[in-house]
Amino acid sequence: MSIHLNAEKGQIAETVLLPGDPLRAQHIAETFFENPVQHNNVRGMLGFTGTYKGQRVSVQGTGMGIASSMIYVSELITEYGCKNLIRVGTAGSYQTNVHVRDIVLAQAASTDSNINRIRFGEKTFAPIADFGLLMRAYQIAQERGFTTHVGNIMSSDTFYHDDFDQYKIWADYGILAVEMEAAGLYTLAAKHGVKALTILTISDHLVTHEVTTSEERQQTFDQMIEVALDAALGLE
Ligand SMILES: O=P(O)(O)O[C@H]1O[C@H](CO)[C@@H](O)[C@H]1O
Ligand SMILES: O=c1cc[nH]c(=O)[nH]1
Repeated sequence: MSIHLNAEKGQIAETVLLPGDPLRAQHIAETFFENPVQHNNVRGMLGFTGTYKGQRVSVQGTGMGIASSMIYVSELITEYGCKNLIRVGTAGSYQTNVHVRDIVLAQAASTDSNINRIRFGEKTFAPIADFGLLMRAYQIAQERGFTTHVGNIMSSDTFYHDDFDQYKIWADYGILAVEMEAAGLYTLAAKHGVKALTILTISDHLVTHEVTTSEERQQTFDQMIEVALDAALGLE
């Protein structure tokens, strides 16, 4: 057990999918896992372990934001020995050619968070995905004909902004979409020498203002889950 997870040692697999929403964790376990067992209920942050195509795999909700998700990612790595961490989240598009329901693979994660100022002072660390996981995920998505974009994303500390147009500066530099966790995940993966990838489905659009419902966010976007699970096959 760790402070925020009440799983026994060994109860969580080396590969863990990480949605922000704990109910998406339950949906993933019930839809994709064989014999899922709930391994966590502390704070309602549900986590499950089962098998997928015969391989052990876990899913753990992380909550919203870098601060919450880094707690779970830290404990998964240091207390449970997790080695392949794949975030599966929703994001808001910054680009007109990145549409609602498209998949985005986050090759890198820019951020407005202070997490890496705390670590590196005025120097700038570039949080990046594991190249092998990224390549596998891209190949799988291509083979299945899923519309997929690969590039730099924004991990923001805030969902609501006083000035919503501030996103345009990031869009001008090619940032594809905004979410709230990947930069923390990639930084911790680098520190601990484990593999990490963030796979996102576009749930809303900052340019066109198109949105999806909360039910759709919780229950759908299964193409992204398939990509994540198949990319992790054979890693353990
Ligand atoms: O759908 P999830 O994984 O929660 O991800 C996105 O959705 C939340 C905001 O609504 C933030 O956590 C953001 O990163
Ligand atoms: O962080 C997020 C997630 C989804 N959509 C957004 O606009 N921001």
